[in-house]
Amino acid sequence: MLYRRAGAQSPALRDRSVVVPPAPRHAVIPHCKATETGSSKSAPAPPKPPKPGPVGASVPVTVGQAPDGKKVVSVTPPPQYTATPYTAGRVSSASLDEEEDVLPLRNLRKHLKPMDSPFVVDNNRGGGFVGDRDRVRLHTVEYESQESAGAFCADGIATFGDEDVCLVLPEWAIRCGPRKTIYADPTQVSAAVVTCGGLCPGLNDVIQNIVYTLRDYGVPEDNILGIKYGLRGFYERDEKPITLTSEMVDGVHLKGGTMLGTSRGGANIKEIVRRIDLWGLNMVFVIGGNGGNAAAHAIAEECEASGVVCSVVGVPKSIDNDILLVDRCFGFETAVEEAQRALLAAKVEASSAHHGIGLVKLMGRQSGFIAMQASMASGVVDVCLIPEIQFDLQKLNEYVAKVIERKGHCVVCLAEGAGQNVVKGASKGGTDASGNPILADIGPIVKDSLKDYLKGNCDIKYIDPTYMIRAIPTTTNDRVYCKVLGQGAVHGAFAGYTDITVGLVNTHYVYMPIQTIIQAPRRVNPTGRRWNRLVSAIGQPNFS
Ligand SMILES: Nc1ncnc2c1ncn2[C@@H]1O[C@H](COP(=O)(O)OP(=O)(O)O)[C@@H](O)[C@H]1O
Ligand SMILES: O=P(O)(O)OC[C@H]1O[C@](O)(COP(=O)(O)O)[C@@H](O)[C@@H]1O
Repeated sequence: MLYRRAGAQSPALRDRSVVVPPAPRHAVIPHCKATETGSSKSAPAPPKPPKPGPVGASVPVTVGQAPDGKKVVSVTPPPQYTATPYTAGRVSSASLDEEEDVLPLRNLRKHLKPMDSPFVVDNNRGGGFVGDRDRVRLHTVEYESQESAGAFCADGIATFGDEDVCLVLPEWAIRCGPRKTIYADPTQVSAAVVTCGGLCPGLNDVIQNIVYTLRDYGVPEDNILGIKYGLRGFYERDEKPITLTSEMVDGVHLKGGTMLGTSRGGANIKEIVRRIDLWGLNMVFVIGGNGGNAAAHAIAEECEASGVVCSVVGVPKSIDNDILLVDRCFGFETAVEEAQRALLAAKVEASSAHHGIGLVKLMGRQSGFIAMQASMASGVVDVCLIPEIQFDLQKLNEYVAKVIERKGHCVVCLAEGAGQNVVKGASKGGTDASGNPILADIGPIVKDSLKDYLKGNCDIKYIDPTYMIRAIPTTTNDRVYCKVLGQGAVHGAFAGYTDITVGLVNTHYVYMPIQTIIQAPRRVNPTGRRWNRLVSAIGQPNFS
């Protein structure tokens, strides 16, 4: 099902067109500010401590001393609920056959035999299981009115061609994780793992954790295949699949790139499904971006059409962070960390030169998340240019000149897809093997334009760290994230799902139908809070 609707009206507002704030479910307690003891007549009365709740009473605590020597106390409101162990989480009251507002997942269960998970005996090592009907809320914010930031398109904006559309999502997504009932006998499972598209930190981590989790379920070591150099590795004669053993994947997370190799293009879906059938694969894991997930969806469709029972699971990979709904893609955080290092270097170069300009190009073909986030994180950027917002070269030049006049130097961060309006003619056009547009190189164009405008009276250091950023291993948070994604992908396959992808949404791990996330690339919202925060922080004017 394509949860998608053209037009700018927020689905949240459509569904709740007159937004009446719901009655609060819990009493709202005013926040108690630190107050001075010993009131003077003119001083406002200290806020009354709230009525004691069921547990304990409010206790004034001395937190410091005012300049006049008076004690400053803080009154902590008492907890309004009783903490009892083991009662967290609301249990659904919906009956099993009730129609639910959930992102629907395809499954192969009617073709498969259910059995107990091998972890039932020890209750998944004490960690418990995820219920099939455990859900994660997709709409986490209730807006006061249409004017509230973000209310206009609450579920997220996607761009189709030149048109911005609001996504329409149901209330819930199915929770990711291990099930008590599984739909594949681990001893009979044959699985394949493939990586496709551009590199991204974390590919090896995900491969490793898919292998470890399959082994953990009891899948024989010889039954896990690694497909070489992307999807074409399924059927190209010169690159046979390899057997992925635990030993082979040991330590691979410490290296960048992908131990399997990757490629663009060459996704002959019929040939791939022929191999899946021939090799008796019943689980295929595709680690890829919008393209790779589109391929995974096409493989699932073709499996169904040709009667091949195989669970196809995507793991969304995008260094550009351009996957719809997913809080962040694996590798993105690592990329931002590395990208801001380049920006810091640009600052050092620029500020050490007379009329220095540090110009850094970062990846981001159609989504400027890396440039935006790295600019924000670095705290040294004066201008950030992203694909989502067109700019006028003349206005940019004038502004950079002003910054140099004011502070002696300027740092500009440029996403590779920015300014495609100004490079017209410089672009050869066309697409790469996967159908992605080939862009003109905006970096040298901006560099030359600044040089011309400033009549050479500047010292420009142009830094292009793009491939260096992509090639590094994950930093710790991404490493952990990749583990959960790898495990989640395998749990999803054992649960009998197919045509799904796994990701972090609103801070919880969920399964989503692949079709939902591949409708369009996720892009920075130029009127959204994140972009607004950056331009406010760096004082960037509009260059369009
Ligand atoms: N719509 C599609 N249907 C089937 N396969 C696709 C589709 N789009 C891309 N692919 C294939 O998916 C693989 C990865 O796509 P690509 O765009 O290169 O990278 P990414 O997965 O990072 O977006 C390529 O082999 C490509 O041919
Ligand atoms: O030179 P390559 O390997 O085609 O990759 C360049 C592209 O790959 C990316 O890093 C990631 O793109 P994908 O998500 O399509 O793999 C883009 O930012 C960049 O435009």
